[in-house]
Amino acid sequence: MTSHLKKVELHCHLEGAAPPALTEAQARKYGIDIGDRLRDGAYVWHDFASFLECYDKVSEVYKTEEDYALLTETYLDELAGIHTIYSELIVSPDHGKRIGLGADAYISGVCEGIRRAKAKSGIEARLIVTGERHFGPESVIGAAQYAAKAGNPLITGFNLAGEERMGRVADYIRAFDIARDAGLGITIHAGEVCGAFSVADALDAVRPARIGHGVRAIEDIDLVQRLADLGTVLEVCPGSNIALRVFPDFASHPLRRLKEAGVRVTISSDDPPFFHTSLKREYELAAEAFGFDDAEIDAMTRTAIEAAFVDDETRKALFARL
Ligand SMILES: Nc1ncnc2[nH]cnc12
Ligand SMILES: [Zn+2]
Repeated sequence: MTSHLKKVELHCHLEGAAPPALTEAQARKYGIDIGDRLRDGAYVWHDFASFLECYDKVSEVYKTEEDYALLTETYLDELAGIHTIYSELIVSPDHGKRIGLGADAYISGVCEGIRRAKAKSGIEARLIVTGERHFGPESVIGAAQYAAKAGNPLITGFNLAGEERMGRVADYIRAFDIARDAGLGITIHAGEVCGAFSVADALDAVRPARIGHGVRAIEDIDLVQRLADLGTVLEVCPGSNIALRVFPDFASHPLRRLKEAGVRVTISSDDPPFFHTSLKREYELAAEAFGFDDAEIDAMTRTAIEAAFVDDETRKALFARL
C-alpha cells in the first residue's frame, strides 16, 4: 500500500493526462469525430507512432484557454487527491499555435488551472515547455525561444519529446543553448524507443540534469556507470514502458537494477490514461512489482524534489511537506 505516501511527479504530458471522459465531452462539444482514437472509454493506438498520432488527435479537442484551464485543474486535483505535493507538466505552446489558440492563451489557460488547483489543495506545479522532434528542429528552436522569452515564473524547464527515431540530439543543440541561457532546467526524452546510444547522445551533446525515461541505458553497463557518476536523474515511467512494449513485463524492467547501480531514479506516469496507468498505480507498482519498501519509495520522491526545476525556497518548502 502506497496510498499514504506523499508523491511527486516530474514527467507527465498535459494532453497525455486527459481523462477519456473529458476528451469525449470535449469532442461532443466541438462536433469532432474522435471515434477512431477513443473507443469504449479507452484511447486507441497500437505502437509508438500511432500513440503519437492518437495523442495529437486527442489534443485537438482542447481548443480554448478555458479548456486548458479545466484539463490542468482536473489532472492536478486528481494528483492532490493521492497526496501529491508537486507536479511538473510537460506542455506544448506550439500546439496552442497549431490549433489557432496561440501560445500565450494556451499557457495562460494552463496557469489558470494551476492557480485553481493550488487554491484548493496547495499542490505546487511547474511547466516544462517541450519541443517535438517530429515537427522538426526549427519548431523545437521556436519552442525554446518561446520558453526563454515568456518571462513566466511557472515555466522552469525545457524538454525534447516526440518521435525519438527522428534525428539525433545534436540536431537540436541550438534549442538547448537557448533554453539553458534563459536559466531553464533541461530534460530530454531518450532511451525509451531508441537504445542506449540515444542516452549517450543526450549526455554527449547536452548533458541534461535529467533524462525522460533513459531506461534503455541498461543495455550498456558503462553508460549506466556514467549516469551514476554524473548524477543524472532518470524520470522513469514503468507503466508507459510496458504499455509501449519497451520491456515485455515488469520482471524485466530495469528500474531496480538502475537504482542498485547508483543511478538517481524517480517515478512518473508519462501519459497515464493512454497507458492504462496513473501516478497512484506507478507508486503501487514500485512496491508491488519492484518490491521497494516505503523508505526506498520515499527516497525516490526525495530525489524528485532534489531534481525539481524550482527555486531553492520552493524546494525547501516541498521537503518540509514530505
Ligand atoms: N512517452 C512519450 N515519448 C515521447 N514523446 C511523447 N509525447 C507524449 N508522450 C511521449
Ligand atoms: Zn514522456
